[in-house]
Amino acid sequence: MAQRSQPSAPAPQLDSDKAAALRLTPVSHETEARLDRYVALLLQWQAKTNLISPTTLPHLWTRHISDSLQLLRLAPDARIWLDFGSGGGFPGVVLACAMGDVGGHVHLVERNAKKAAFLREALRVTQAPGSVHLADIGDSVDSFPKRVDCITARAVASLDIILGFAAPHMNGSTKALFLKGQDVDAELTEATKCWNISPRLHASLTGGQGWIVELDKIERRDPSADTMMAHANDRN
Ligand SMILES: C[S@@+](CC[C@H](N)C(=O)[O-])C[C@H]1O[C@@H](n2cnc3c(N)ncnc32)[C@H](O)[C@@H]1O
Repeated sequence: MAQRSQPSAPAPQLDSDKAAALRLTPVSHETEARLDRYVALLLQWQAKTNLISPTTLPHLWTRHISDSLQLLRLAPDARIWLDFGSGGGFPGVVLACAMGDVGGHVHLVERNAKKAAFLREALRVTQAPGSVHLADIGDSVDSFPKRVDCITARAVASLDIILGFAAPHMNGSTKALFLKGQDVDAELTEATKCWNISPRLHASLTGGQGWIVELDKIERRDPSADTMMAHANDRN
């Protein structure tokens, strides 16, 4: 028998999930209105394009929107944001909805043309301040903003790879906030083989096994320094 796709999440459950999300990560009425328009569009597109895992739909507000909004409290003064691999808009479009209150701007980088089209439509219907770059994160550095206050990425690549993407955009005051899952310790161990970083880890407000990795500096390790250290240890 042919498989049939199920209709999207029932509205009553989304209502209670929205209330829980806004208790966790409160926003202004204006931002809430932008988020409502974004959610309506996402549910419409989700029927034909897989923007988020269908199993997470009943918890869209807590699982995805609060997860994105919680970054604001870690970078309250950030106005220019750069979000790598925005996909269906997390955290980038959600942050753009919030930036509408304070005159900020979010740059969304996405290499999948269909998702980039969705992101453009999301910015249009919400009137949230942002730009979509249909690009590979690693290839299109020139089209990105010259000054970035905060770099974000969620579920895009392992930490060592994300650090390589972010490093060229870090200046003295840029912050990086990467949303990670339960493997964060293993990813940090792997990443510190190639990068000098001093991460601060924040447990996700949305519970589960999520973590936010906060970084103020990302520097590639000097492999020759490691070799010199190894030789020094050999001599001791
Ligand atoms: C698993 S999805 C996550 C999307 C979103 N950040 C979220 O948390 O829901 C990863 C997204 O990153 C995009 N992506 C992965 N590598 C990329 C790259 N090198 N350049 C641009 N986009 C990339 C993919 O096309 C995909 O849309």
